[in-house]
Amino acid sequence: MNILADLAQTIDARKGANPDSSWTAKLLSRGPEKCAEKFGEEAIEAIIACTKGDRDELVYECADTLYHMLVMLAARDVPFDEVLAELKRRSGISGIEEKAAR
Ligand SMILES: N=c1c2ncn([C@@H]3O[C@H](COP(=O)(O)OP(=O)(O)OP(=O)(O)O)[C@@H](O)[C@H]3O)c2ncn1[C@@H]1O[C@H](COP(=O)(O)O)[C@@H](O)[C@H]1O
Repeated sequence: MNILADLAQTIDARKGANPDSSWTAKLLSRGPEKCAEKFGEEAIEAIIACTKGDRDELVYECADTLYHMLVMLAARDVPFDEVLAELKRRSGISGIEEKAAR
């Protein structure tokens, strides 16, 4: 999990950096909608890899998807810690139980 938290920090530090030298800064400069679009594209590529049963491609595309998810969160100034806190809140609550309680 540390690698994701470290990556989120790196991405935050790229806010306002030069888009010519940072892919993250380039994405962020294009706005949250573009960041969301890129996240969606990468997620679809992961879905395709899973459907094809291409294990190596699935790993690669999931890494791309996680990176672009963090960029999307940064684009809306949502700290990654908030996502982790939400996951923590859910831990120990069965998805089946949660759905039944709705
Ligand atoms: N994890 C990543 C990471 N994963 C993917 N990418 C980039 O995301 C881009 C994905 O682009 P696409 O596949 O969409 O290719 P494209 O050429 O844009 O394609 P089109 O959609 O434009 O046709 C590539 O340029 C990848 O290099 C990443 N860029 C950066 N990181 C991390 O972010 C850190 C900071 O990077 P910079 O902001 O570039 O300094 C790096 O040290 C890495 O740890």
